[in-house]
Amino acid sequence: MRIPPPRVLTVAGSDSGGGAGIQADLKTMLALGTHGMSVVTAVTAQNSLGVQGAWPLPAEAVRAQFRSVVDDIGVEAVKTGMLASAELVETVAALLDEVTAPVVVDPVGISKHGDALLAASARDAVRTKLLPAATVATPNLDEVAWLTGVQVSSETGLRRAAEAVLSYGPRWALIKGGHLEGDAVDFLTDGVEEHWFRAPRHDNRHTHGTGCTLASAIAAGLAKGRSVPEAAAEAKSYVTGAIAAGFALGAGIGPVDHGWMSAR
Ligand SMILES: Nc1ncnc2c1ncn2[C@@H]1O[C@H](COP(=O)(O)OP(=O)(O)OP(=O)(O)O)[C@@H](O)[C@H]1O
Ligand SMILES: Cc1ncc(COP(=O)(O)O)c(N)n1
Repeated sequence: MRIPPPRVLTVAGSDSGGGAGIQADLKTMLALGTHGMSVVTAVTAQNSLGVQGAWPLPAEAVRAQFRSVVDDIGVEAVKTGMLASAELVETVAALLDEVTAPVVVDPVGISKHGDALLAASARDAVRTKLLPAATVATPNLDEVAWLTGVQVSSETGLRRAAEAVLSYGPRWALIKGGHLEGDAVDFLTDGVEEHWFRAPRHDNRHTHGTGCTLASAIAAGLAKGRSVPEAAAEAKSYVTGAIAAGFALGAGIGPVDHGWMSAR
């Protein structure tokens, strides 16, 4: 009988268009040789043009999904994405306390199109409950500014951003410089070690789902037993390939290609 693949759980919102959220997470987990599982926190009506609607689930439904997975199947790593409200941030943070698996927190705030995916009132809960539960937090620069007040407009500011994020308690901070100009540079630190991940910027507008994909790829690596820097390096290679292969779907921003490593 086949040895089961490592088990990875995403706690995130559903993207009906299939490019970001739960759908991106599960595709990434499959592509990287793991078994993906999901706790849906919110349902979004979403496509290449934006988010047309979002419906958070009751906290009870989130707790029930989490316990169904953890009590029977078990998890080797968890990733969190869109959590929608302060109540769900607090609910998920409390659930994370029940498991010992490493946790990748992608503090999703707004979509590429500027649609709010997290209530402004959730900031304190993210700072004081969710970030302390993270093995790795993966904010982009807008999320860094929202969470810490630190504004970064060039590569040299990434270290300052990471220090500010680490002050809220995650073990590692991976600051994504994807929104800067020039190479796509990310900076990872635990306050002692420093790792820079640099990739050529692909001039491809079809980048829907980049952040979800990177965070899920890190979680897949951690589930396979990699260290945080190893998992982040592999995740960076995977997301870079997926962005290079991103394709047009719909009239707006198409998805990255999660299947870029397999022959079609
Ligand atoms: N055009 C690009 N070419 C290459 N890499 C990119 C590009 N844009 C972003 N990246 C990389 O993609 C990853 C995700 O970064 P990004 O800053 O896009 O995250 P995000 O803003 O959270 O994503 P999203 O916009 O999906 O929420 C990072 O590793 C970043 O460096
Ligand atoms: C459910 C959900 N989760 C996360 C994102 C962020 O992804 P992006 O910024 O690429 O739109 C999204 N659009 N939808």
